[in-house]
Amino acid sequence: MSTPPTATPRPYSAIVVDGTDRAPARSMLRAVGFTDEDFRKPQIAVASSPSDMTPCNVHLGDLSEHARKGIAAAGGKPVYFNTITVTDGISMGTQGMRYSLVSREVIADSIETAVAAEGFDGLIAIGGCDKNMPGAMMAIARLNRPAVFIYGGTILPGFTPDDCDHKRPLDIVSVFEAVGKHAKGELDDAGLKAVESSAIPGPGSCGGMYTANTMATAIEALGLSLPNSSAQLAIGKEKREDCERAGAAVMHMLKTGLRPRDILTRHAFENAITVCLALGGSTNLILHLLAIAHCAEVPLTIDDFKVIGDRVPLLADLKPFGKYNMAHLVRIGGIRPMMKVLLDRGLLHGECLTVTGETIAETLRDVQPYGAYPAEQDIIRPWDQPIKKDTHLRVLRGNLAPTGAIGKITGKEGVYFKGTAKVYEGEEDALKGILRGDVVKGDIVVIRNEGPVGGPGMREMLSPTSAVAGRGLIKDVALITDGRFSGGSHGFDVGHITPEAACGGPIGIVRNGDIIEIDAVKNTIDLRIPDAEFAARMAANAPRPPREKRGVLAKYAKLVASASEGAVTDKHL
Ligand SMILES: CC(C)(O)[C@@H](O)C(=O)O
Ligand SMILES: [Mg+2]
Repeated sequence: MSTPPTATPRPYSAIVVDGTDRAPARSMLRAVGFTDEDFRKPQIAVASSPSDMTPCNVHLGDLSEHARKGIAAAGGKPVYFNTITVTDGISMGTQGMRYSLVSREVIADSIETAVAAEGFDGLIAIGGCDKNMPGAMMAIARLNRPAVFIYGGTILPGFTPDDCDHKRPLDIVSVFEAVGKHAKGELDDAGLKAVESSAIPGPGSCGGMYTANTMATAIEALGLSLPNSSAQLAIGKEKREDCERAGAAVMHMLKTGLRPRDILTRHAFENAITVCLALGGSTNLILHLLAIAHCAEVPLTIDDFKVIGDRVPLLADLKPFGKYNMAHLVRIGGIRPMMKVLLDRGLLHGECLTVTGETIAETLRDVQPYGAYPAEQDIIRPWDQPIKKDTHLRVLRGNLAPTGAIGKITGKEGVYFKGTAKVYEGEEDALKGILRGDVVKGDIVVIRNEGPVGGPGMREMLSPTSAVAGRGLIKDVALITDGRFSGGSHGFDVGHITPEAACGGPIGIVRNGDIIEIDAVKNTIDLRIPDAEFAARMAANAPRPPREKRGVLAKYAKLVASASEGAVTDKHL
């Protein structure tokens, strides 16, 4: 059988299904439901990650059905496959969390593999939990076939039964912090159980401006998801409509020749950084955007975040450091009016394209800036009353981090900290120490051997930062690490310290009682010991032998680039 040409190009699937010699491939596909007519349609993959494992992904099977419907309605042939997810909210604080950042690579590799192997002409990727999103975006950037990303949507806040007026919205971070309060004796067993049982009321990604909501926002600002799709609830008809509309967008890209790398330009990355910084996004933004840019072959460095951060005020009063959840922002109108403010102020590149084929400025043409929000709202601050006049994500350097570190410093706990090192060789030890009461006012908790190579896997230090908060020390203690932070961490926190301890970085020479100075205005982080002492300790500071010899963690430790390079695994091949 030979298939007649159709109006919509089929650049990849035609190679797989056209011509007499491709009968075996067609035969296989007939068995999964293809008809003669389907062979004349472009094949669009739906790559999703539904799972019973976590509320972030539990509803993605349902959403993918709507995405498939949208593709079919637009004249494409949807083909569904799944990839994995792992969830930080569950793995956090365990050895399992070492696989978290690794899963980003597994997801990217698996989507790239399935799409390229099967000859799909385009794809829709659906993600819910933190690493699903950058993982999918890395695959989209590598493949450069027409693609739209769909975010699974944010969770609703939870409330304990005694909070009848809904005054204390809870989410997963509330539970982490409740553990610290429990250790301090401020919350009894029943209180902890009430928080644990109420905080997560159903499907959706962790509710604050944590990593999932940060990355969803970044992807919309990059132009790779549909306008107004990131500030959306997981449950609700808007999310289902978003899924159905994605099919038309991907088919339109196919017809017009618009490709992800036409959208993922240097200016698009600057837009994503700008929007996420104004909203108070997670430190993981830096790691993940560096990785996506690497896959799109766009030059981007940590220093670009500093340059942009100097001109972008922190406007949103969102958790973890603020009052509100993403669901509250959804209710007042989402991120689009704030994007319009940024555009009007000259902080967004309006000419950047989106998957709709329209530019960012065109998609915002009917959006009113502040006026679109209800007058009484206090989630998005007025331009002249920001929470901080420049970014909370600080790119720091100094003798402790010669190739960079990332601070998450909103100013609520000050912008300068000089303190005494209390050193822990890993997260578990640090958590025990903090919960035991070993850490006191004026301490800088140093958690090392948690970098991409050392962990391996660069775990998120949410349990220790939440324990500091829960014990009421958030203004009195700083925490630094060669690991990373959850989007839920807040306080005076510096992570991504590079080079990491496992690679012989100076964080490895810090001793209990040393003085460390962090200046988030000058963007410095330094160990205050005499130069000769510093040099002597460095001379004896050898890289650590690998912790794992087999399996994915061993492979990862061998390949992974530093956190300052996005911790990608194909940079130094
Ligand atoms: C568990 C969380 C809050 O989702 C975290 O992993 C994050 O990075 O935001
Ligand atoms: Mg996370």
